[in-house]
Amino acid sequence: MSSVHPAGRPDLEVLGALGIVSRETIARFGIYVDELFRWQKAKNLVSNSTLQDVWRRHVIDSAQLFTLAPDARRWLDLGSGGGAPGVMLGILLAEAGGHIHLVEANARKCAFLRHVIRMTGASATVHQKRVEACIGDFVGVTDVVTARALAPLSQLIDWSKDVLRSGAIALFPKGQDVVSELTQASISWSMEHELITSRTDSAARVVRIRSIRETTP
Ligand SMILES: C[S@@+](CC[C@H](N)C(=O)[O-])C[C@H]1O[C@@H](n2cnc3c(N)ncnc32)[C@H](O)[C@@H]1O
Repeated sequence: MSSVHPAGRPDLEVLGALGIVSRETIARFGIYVDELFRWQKAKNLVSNSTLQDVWRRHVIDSAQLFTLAPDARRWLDLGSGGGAPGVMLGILLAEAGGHIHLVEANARKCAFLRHVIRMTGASATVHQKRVEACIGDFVGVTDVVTARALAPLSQLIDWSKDVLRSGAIALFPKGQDVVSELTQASISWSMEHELITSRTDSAARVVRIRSIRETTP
């Protein structure tokens, strides 16, 4: 289990409400939190302001995505940064018997991701690449694509369009601008989608996209 540090302790009640009760999984989340704190000092991986509330802002915010597609086993996370949501999903997939691919362009962040995957036993592979250079590799072999704080919705859909057309769903966490991002995206895309209220922020939504169709030639 994670040692006690400024991030506090895991909120077992919220994790339990998400169906996450495995002591081993929660211990692995704790290792992630400890390593994030350790690396953050030198590598500046995430915004410092999020660290005091790291369990809610990073761990639980990420883990909630798993509960939205619990049967999916082949995941892809774009712009993985400091590991949210990709590493937490990889920890959950280690127990569920699945795998996640993490695409991240920044070498320093990729080094952290590889380290923390080793430390936690997350079922995940890091690709130090730009999304636009490698997204084609994941067409037809992906059940769910995720991306948090990477780009506006229209850009995320444009990047992942072939993955979505090949049968994947998308889970894109979004903040207060979600409605305007949807309006912008709907100029080019007709989407079967729903907005799910975030378990960590009542103003935030997870956009779950089941299918897309181009509206412009
Ligand atoms: C704001 S951070 C978000 C990180 C993480 N998903 C989170 O929510 O904490 C965006 C990340 O995407 C990466 N990134 C931006 N554009 C990218 C691209 N075209 N291909 C791959 N990674 C990219 C950046 O290096 C950065 O780590």
